[in-house]
Amino acid sequence: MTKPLLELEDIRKLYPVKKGLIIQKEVGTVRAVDGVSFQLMPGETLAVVGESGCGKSTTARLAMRLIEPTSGTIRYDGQDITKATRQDMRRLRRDMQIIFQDPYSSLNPRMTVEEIIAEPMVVHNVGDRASRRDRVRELLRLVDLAPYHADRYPHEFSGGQRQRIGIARALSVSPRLIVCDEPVSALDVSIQAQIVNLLKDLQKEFGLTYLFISHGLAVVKHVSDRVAVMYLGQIVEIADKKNLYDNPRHPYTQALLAAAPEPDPSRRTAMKSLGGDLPSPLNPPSGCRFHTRCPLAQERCRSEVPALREIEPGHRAACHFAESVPSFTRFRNGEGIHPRLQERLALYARHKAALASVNA
Ligand SMILES: Nc1ncnc2c1ncn2[C@@H]1O[C@H](COP(=O)(O)OP(=O)(O)OP(=O)(O)O)[C@@H](O)[C@H]1O
Repeated sequence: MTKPLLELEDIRKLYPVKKGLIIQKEVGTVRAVDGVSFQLMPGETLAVVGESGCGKSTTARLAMRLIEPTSGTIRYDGQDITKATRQDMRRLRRDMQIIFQDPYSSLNPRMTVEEIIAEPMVVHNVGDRASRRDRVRELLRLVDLAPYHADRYPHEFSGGQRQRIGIARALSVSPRLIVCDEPVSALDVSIQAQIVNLLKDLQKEFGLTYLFISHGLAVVKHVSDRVAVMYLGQIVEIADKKNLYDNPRHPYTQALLAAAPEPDPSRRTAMKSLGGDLPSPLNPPSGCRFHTRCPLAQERCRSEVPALREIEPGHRAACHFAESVPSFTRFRNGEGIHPRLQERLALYARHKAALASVNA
């Protein structure tokens, strides 16, 4: 059996919040990432999706150990890298590269494109000056830019072209894993598809593995093999692409899907996107963290934390009612529940009452 290239096990990243001018006192903890686990297989694309502040970028940085986890284990190619030394990590980082969201701020304006793309090779001591020069031109061709672009500066390029330069830089040291941190969010919609297609072509050609961070499900539909949906620092649903889009089991995933623009008008739902603000990770709600915004929430959801459990092979969801949420259920303007779900909830309530009397 193939082993995962990257594995996160119960990873947490907590930030203490301090107050006070002279004597600082800890007044709380931001639970940026709170018990995240997943495996990423070689050649696979796992998308991590969620609203702003849900912990996607922190997860991406933890995966590469650009920041230290508070607890949990990170394995790369079977090796526990949670406590790897700086030197070990330096060596490993040649294998794992990152593409950033903002192609404007992630390229040094004082460097030529050649210097930018060659930088990881210089850092990791790959080749000599002449071979790096050739490699930069080869990489430019790979990302559909012209070799003469090597002597230019980032400001001479459009957003899409700059992102191509960022991709060439990531590819320069032949990594196996690339963390794509919202690589198309800052680009025009017309350009987004080109960059996504380029990433897919490169993956096919070089057998790359992607951890693809995005705030919307529409973007990752064509690039991902599996999708993990995050809410307030936790994964609430994870499944292969087909299951997640056709048969979402978590009300939050359904809400995200409904919020995503659907090009086919016959498939558009009447469901409105989620109301209410995202609660703070400083003081997350009790029980199911989503209960404050979930139109399906019941009493149990306020107190009992739902486990991320397997609903069907390879499909896990953290909702007490994941099995009974009909796949076509859509919240209608935030009111009312689908009649079938209502029936099942009533059944569950009867069972619960019966159980309570048996155990009384
Ligand atoms: N260094 C830090 N100190 C304190 N809190 C932090 C720090 N970094 C992130 N956070 C908090 O952790 C939470 C998750 O942040 P993160 O950037 O991972 O979210 P995100 O889903 O990537 O959001 P975005 O799409 O806006 O980048 C947020 O509430 C954020 O304010």
